[in-house]
Amino acid sequence: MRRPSIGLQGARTAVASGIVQFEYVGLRYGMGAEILRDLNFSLREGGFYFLTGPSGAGKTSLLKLLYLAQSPSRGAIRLFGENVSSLRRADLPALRRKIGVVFQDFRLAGHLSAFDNVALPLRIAGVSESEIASSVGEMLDWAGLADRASARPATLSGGEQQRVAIARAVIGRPKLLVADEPTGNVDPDMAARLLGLFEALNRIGTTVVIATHDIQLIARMPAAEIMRLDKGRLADPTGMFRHPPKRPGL
Ligand SMILES: Nc1ncnc2c1ncn2[C@@H]1O[C@H](COP(=O)(O)OP(=O)(O)OP(=O)(O)O)[C@@H](O)[C@H]1O
Repeated sequence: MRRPSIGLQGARTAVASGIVQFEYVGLRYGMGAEILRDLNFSLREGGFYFLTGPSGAGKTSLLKLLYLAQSPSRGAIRLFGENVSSLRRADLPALRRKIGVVFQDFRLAGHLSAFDNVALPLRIAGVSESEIASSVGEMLDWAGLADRASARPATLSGGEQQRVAIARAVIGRPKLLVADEPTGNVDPDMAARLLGLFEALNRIGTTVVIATHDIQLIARMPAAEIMRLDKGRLADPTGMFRHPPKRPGL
């Protein structure tokens, strides 16, 4: 089976600059206690990161901050060099288009076929239908979904829906890929195959952040950096993440 062209072109274009920067970021929902606290880190453009930690540690919440579905209660977040809290509402869609997201609950469009779900980001970007036909076909083939192209999400298994969600997130070659437990519903062989897709995307410069409990998946990528969340804080035993020398304003 041919690998999607995503992984075959282009050398690694990573630049050692911060594509994501968090400074003293905290998050609370409503009037509740802070569930994320004092997050200070910087993600390298072209880096590959796993986000781990026990259930309830705040992984999904941190990812939501990354893909702009949630605003921090305090602190500053810079994405692609822009301070997200000072962005105008009108600027958000363009920023969001640079981010591919694999949601834990897939969030596929129920009225669209698998093919049309995967094609969505390309259609929004104005790609020609002939190009869409070939790249979506290739991607579905790679994900083992060639014979499910015309199926609606409700008729797909959980693992098939997850693969459609991943294909949709990677097809537009986002600058940042954020995936929440992307291999939770597939067998180890398919998990390895999907990881290969994330690696291919990473090789052409995409920064990848994957939240997962899957130790085997992490073990397959020894070069990846690990971010561990515990009770809303990032453990940083190796010192690999930058900590600003002092609090802003002090
Ligand atoms: N929309 C919300 N409103 C209120 N509290 C929330 C909301 N979303 C998450 N929480 C709470 O925030 C905390 C962190 O949840 P989050 O889903 O980010 O953790 P997680 O590490 O992703 O967990 P899991 O591994 O089980 O998916 C939990 O205590 C959760 O109950």
